[in-house]
Amino acid sequence: MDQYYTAIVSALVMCIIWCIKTSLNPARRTRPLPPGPRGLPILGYLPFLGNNLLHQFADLAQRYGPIYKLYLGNKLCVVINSPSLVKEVVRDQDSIFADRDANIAALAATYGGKDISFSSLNSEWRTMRKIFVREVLSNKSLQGSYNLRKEEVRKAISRVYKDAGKPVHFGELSFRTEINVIMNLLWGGILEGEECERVGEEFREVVTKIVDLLGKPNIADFFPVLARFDIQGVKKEVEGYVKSMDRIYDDVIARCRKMLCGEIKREGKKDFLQVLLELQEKEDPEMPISLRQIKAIFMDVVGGGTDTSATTIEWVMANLLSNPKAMEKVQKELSEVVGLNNIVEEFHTPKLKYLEAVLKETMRLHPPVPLLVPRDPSIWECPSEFKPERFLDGNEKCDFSGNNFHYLPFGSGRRVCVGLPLAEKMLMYLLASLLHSFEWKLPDRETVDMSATFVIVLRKTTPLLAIPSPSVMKFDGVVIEGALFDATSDMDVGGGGGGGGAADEDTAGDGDGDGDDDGAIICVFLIPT
Ligand code: HEM
Repeated sequence: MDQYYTAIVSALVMCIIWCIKTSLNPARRTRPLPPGPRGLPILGYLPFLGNNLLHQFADLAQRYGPIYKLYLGNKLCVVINSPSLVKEVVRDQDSIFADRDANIAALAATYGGKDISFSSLNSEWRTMRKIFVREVLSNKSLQGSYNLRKEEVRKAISRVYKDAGKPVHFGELSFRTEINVIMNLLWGGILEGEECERVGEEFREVVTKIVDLLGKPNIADFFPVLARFDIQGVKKEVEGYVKSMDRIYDDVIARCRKMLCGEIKREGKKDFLQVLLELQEKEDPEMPISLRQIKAIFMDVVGGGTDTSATTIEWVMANLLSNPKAMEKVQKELSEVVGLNNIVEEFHTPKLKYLEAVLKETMRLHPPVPLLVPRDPSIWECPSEFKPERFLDGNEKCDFSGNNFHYLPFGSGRRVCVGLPLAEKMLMYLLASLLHSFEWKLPDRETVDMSATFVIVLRKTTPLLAIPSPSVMKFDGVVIEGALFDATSDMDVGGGGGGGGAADEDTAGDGDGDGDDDGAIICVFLIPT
């Protein structure tokens, strides 16, 4: 915190002349703006921002209405908080608002915004999004990669089984599973066994730190004139982490190039890196792609696809462990849909309507990327209560696609989360498997702490630990507790095997297109002045 205040004081001294000049700018004075809190000269509302931004913005919405402004240093920030305004921004005027104003940490983490997430709305962004959807996230690609997800989920179950009775750290377990799936999608079996585990662990440490830094208030973002001084050292720190990820990418890319040269024969479907390197070598003017872009996309997928999903799984389990009735209903549904004699397969998950409602309700109360604070009593009945039923009985259509402007866990419009189809599959599959294979309880005398810390992801402040005991299963009338958890076994008692079952909608698009009772839908746009 000291560092933060030192930075504010430095900002004061260094910006004074420049800010006076800016505030005398007639364009700024005459621009029609919505109401909002006044804040201090030069610093604006910055000194009043607390740790719980979401609740603070929600309180301001109650005072200033559906659209208000605040100055954060030199940045004008406009907050909107009604479904009709959200629609106007993410749908009707999408082409204007879909651009990004990436902060310094984000630019440092993505080779200068060369990725998909923090790229400006330009042809490079469109190309990368198109390639990613086509090669990784189309229905066909997702069905083709089912075996890979199955293998990683079974490894996770097997790991938990081996340590049954000991507390499981949900965040760690889910991150490990997600990162293994993602590494396999990106570069196939280039990293295997212990090496793959070691790299996965390195990614977990580094991604967590980068995500923290992306959400850290950095004075240089609010006073761009200070950017070159990097007073809080945020840029330097991010660059250090990027370097360690870069080493891994360079190594994997070199090995993949070797394979492409034909020194090592590869069979089967091409992985994503292979496709990208081939495109790069072809120098296709329709799909130009540079090495920096390839690494930047990896950053998006490794960063954007792991922490978000792991956090979501942790919140789902936290909600279920605090709501025994909901847990009972989930278990009952799993035994009806999957059966006690079977293993969960991905084709079961579309039939798990109650579990899906639990996931949706968790993402409403604890949106991993909080674009909204969904505690508006005019939209949600008893907004702070955990009630999965609100997503059943005719409300199933309130889906993740961003078409309901009061429910946007994956965003909306042309920048809607590109990883949504994969995220949805993995979340449902891993959750169903963990809940079907084990009964979970909290360690003795512990309760679930539901407090949240907002970085760029809404994390659980205290990691969730829970103790598994294997569910007893029968196969052909014989109790086979444990046998099903051996990931190395080929046993597939679930029927259906690796096909992936139900066809899903292609929701990805391709580039076109804690319990307080307060809040509203919040979208924040930072407008440089
Ligand atoms: C629980 C899991 C996830 C959540 C809650 C989530 C949420 C989000 C949100 C809210 C956005 C911003 C949308 C907007 O600006 O309107 C986003 C963008 C993005 N997500 Fe996800 N995401 C998840 C998983 C994933 C996965 C698994 C991947 C990759 C495999 C991924 C890759 C991306 C990318 C690349 C973008 C940038 C899209 C663009 O700007 O065009 N996400 N995500």
